[in-house]
Amino acid sequence: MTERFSFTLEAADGRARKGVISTPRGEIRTPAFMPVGTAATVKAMMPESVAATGADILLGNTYHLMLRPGAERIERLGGLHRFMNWSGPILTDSGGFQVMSLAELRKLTEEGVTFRSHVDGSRHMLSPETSMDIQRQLGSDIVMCFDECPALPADHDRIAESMRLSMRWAQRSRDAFGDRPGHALFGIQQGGDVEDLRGESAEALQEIGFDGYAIGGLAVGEGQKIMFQVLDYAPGMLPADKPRYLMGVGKPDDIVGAVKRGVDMMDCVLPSRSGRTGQAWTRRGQVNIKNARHADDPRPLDEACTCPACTNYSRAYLHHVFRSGEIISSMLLTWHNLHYYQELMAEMRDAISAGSFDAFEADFNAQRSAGDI
Ligand SMILES: CNc1nc2cc(C(=O)NN)ccc2[nH]1
Ligand SMILES: [Zn+2]
Repeated sequence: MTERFSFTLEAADGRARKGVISTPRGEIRTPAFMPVGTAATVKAMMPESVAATGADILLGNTYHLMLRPGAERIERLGGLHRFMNWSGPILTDSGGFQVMSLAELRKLTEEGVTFRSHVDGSRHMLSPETSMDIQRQLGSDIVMCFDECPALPADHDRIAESMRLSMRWAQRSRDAFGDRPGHALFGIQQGGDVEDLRGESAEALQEIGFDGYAIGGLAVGEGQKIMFQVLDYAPGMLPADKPRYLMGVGKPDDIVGAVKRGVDMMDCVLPSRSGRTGQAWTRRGQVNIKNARHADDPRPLDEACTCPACTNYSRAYLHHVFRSGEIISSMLLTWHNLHYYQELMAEMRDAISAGSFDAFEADFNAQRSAGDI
């Protein structure tokens, strides 16, 4: 067990990288997918089940936890790991993205953002300094800078102005974070889909110096084509010896394309959120289990999957419990989706070690049918 935070690169295949992030609470195998535990729970999953899927690290949301149950309360109760019974590493985002997409009556100034809670209308403020304090109270292992994430499409000047504010906030985040051995602070590159702004942001962040670098401002409606165009240059602008974290991504094919382009960490609500709506992701494509054609199907979701849902239940059963709104439906589909995402990450880590990522990608694309299976 290490008292420091460190990143070791183990192999590369093209721009794809395989490595390990060491933290006092355990190691993170990269490329890594982080399940989202927004309100101190990965919805419909016990923490031990999340661990059983192969996840090394979870994501928590500062915005949600500060509103309910409150960061002070979680701190008094021993911190987020104890509170939610997850002893492994936790990354918390800074609240910047959620406050812009969820809060009401927001007011953005150089100082930060004042807003009313979407839960009870109470007034709050987030700034680089308060976000660092909250993330410290939560006790997360990887802390994210407080920044602003503009929705796309946006014009060049709007993207530039927002990115430069975020860079000033990155410096304030760094200053407020202080010296916390064993804890990491990640900067977030902004700049939309504008290459020179992404470059300016990467240089500003490296000048400040961070333990890892996120690529923010993507998966905000730009579509996969533009996202991949940005990922064709953005990761390479960031230090090669530090983890690169692509925020909010994504569908399985987004994830394969991002790892191919040098991304080491990702998070997304898709596997858990879509699991609760009956959407299963498999190596052969998607299954919408609510579709009537599954009502009598004795086969599992995926014959090749070893998760509890595929090992012990038929599509007919999953169809039934979804149609009748049984709680186990969310549990089983979420478990399957998170298991599949972790399988995908493990297969990519193995492929990078073996120098066979191109063959992996070709097989990944060949197996998937566009429609429902
Ligand atoms: C689901 N898409 C998505 N894009 C994100 C961007 C950010 C960001 O730039 N934060 N500073 C955070 C979470 C995101 N989730
Ligand atoms: Zn399964």
